[in-house]
Amino acid sequence: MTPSSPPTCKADLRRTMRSLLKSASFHDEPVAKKITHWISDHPELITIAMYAALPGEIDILELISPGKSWALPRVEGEKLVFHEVRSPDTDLKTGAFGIREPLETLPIIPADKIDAFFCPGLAFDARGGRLGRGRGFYDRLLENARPDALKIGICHPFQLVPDVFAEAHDIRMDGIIC
Ligand SMILES: Nc1nc2c(c(=O)[nH]1)N(C=O)[C@@H](CNc1ccc(C(=O)N[C@@H](CCC(=O)O)C(=O)O)cc1)CN2
Ligand SMILES: Nc1ncnc2c1ncn2[C@@H]1O[C@H](COP(=O)(O)OP(=O)(O)OP(=O)(O)O)[C@@H](O)[C@H]1O
Repeated sequence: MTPSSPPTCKADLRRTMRSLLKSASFHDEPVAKKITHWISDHPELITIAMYAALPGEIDILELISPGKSWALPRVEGEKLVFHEVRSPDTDLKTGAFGIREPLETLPIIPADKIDAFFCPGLAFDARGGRLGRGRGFYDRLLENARPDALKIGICHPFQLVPDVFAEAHDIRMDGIIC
């Protein structure tokens, strides 16, 4: 395959997106603003799962503010465990994969208490397909989400691609904000 031909499988697309994300700097503000509006349009959502951005991902921690319950994941073996975070500056420390994670002592929020999940990803498609980093953490997590919980992919516009080659085990997003 030449570097310019379109990706034909998950592994190709992961490679392409990883190198695109490394090659440039991007502006998070436009997407962060859209998320803020989305949150105010959904006052019924009280408990919201966030993530602490890896390089290239949209940084959404600044959206944490009083009035909602904000859940952040900690990698525990093959699973993600969510804890309540009020103040990212004091409640997080660098953990697995160099990602900032909540302190273990913070209250645990069970997955079925979460009303909406903001999901990071390398790429998404218009059918709600999500390409993650290939460890299956979010698929295993979202299997245990409440059926009515909203799953929202967060990405830069260029990460919305025609096809992420979703497989049967891949849990689809209900929406994508980019
Ligand atoms: N911000 C954020 N938090 C997240 C995820 C994520 O994608 N983004 N995850 C989503 O599941 C989980 C962590 N999964 C990850 C899986 C692989 C790598 C990673 O750095 N992989 C290397 C490859 C080498 C390796 O496997 O260690 C790489 O990408 O270069 C990082 C996170 C939980 N928290
Ligand atoms: N629900 C599940 N239960 C057990 N294993 C799973 C499940 N979902 C995915 N896996 C396994 O995890 C591995 C990675 O899956 P996949 O490529 O879909 O990950 P991903 O969604 O890109 O990663 P991540 O969620 O960590 O960002 C695959 O080997 C897959 O078989």
